[in-house]
Amino acid sequence: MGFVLLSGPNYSSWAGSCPPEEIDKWMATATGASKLARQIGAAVKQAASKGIGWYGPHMAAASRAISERIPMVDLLLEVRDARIPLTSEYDLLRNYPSSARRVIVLNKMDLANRSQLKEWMKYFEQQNCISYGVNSHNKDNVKEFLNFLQARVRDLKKNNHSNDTITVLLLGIPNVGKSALANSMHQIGRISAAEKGKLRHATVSPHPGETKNISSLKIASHPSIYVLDTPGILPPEIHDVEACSKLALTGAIRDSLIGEMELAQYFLAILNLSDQYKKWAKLATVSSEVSFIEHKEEHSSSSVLEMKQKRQFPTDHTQDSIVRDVRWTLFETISCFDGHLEREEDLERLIEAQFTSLRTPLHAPLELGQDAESKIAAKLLNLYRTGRLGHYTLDSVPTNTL
Ligand SMILES: Nc1nc2c(ncn2[C@@H]2O[C@H](COP(=O)(O)OP(=O)(O)OP(=O)(O)O)[C@@H](O)[C@H]2O)c(=O)[nH]1
Repeated sequence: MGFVLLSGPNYSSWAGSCPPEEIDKWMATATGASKLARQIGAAVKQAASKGIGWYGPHMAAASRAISERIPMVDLLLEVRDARIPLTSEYDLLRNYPSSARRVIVLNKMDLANRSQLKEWMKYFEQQNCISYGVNSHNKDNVKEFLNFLQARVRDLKKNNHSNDTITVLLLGIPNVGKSALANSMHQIGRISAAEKGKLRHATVSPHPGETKNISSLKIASHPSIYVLDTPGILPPEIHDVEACSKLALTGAIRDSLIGEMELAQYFLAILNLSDQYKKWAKLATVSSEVSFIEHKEEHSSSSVLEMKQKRQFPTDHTQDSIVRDVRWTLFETISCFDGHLEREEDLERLIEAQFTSLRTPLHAPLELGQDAESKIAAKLLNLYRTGRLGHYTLDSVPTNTL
């Protein structure tokens, strides 16, 4: 199976946006943390007014090409971001009935809150949808997912003996990890060394919208299973402004459309209103132990260095001193804060104080001026997106269904 080329992108005429009237409506009613999300909405509005958005000719062409293939393939894998299981719903399948042909893959589960993920999977089960949580970067996890997929294929073949080759369509909004999952399945799947030797791979990138073509990768033999990786698609307009903010924070919409500063502030609002920071209280003891060791180090360097290494957490990102210091700074700023976080002005005040306190651990000195804030914002976003500042699920499970 070959590569199908879609028409090339034309970013200068991108137009996807949150409709301005929706943003205005939402800005009038939003409360608390959503003030930050409102600012993001305003940024999207501004970008849209300049004709810059996420939807362009390449998404429109891809959307048509994918719609044509949906009825032709054996299995549909709708890849969603496990941090936003609802917001990352794929528009082309919105009204698609629950069926044995469709699986909702909650990818990036390593970045989501574990118990919330379980709740979401329970929710999907209640909706008669098949769902599966996966981390595309984890070999064992992908192996288990391949086994699950092969079991589904066997089920499907019970009713259809004619087709020896199975095609699986990977669908999803931008940046949810479709290409990463396709590559991992191709590398781990049981196919011959010669087939792997061709080392065809899909383009993986931290930036949304990098996959421009539909490409095919073999992931299993007997029967042969091919996955078709597709470009990420978002609808031309998103009416829910909060959804725009979540999509931007998780990376489905380009940062440049919103601004890293606004996104980092939004992340801090989420962190400040969660209980995550309480888990970092134990860093107080680690900090004092490390400074005690550092003090002693001057006297007997080698043995103390060994001790210091032993004391570091073996499986935790606290091994990284910058991450540890950032966590500790965030813990201190939140736990010492005397305001009411449900009040917008107080939350803003805390975030401002946090940006100031983070200058030291993130090496962004005052002399850098405005650049210091940008540096802090970029680093904070990177730490959040790599799971080093906690695991958050931004969508809540609809309560009346559980
Ligand atoms: N932590 C984590 N990161 C992942 C996972 N899967 C993918 N990523 C990262 O997410 C980013 C986007 O992955 P891609 O595979 O390019 O996403 P895509 O859905 O193909 O993106 P488009 O080309 O926009 O459609 C990359 O930086 C990947 O390394 C995962 O399970 N966990």
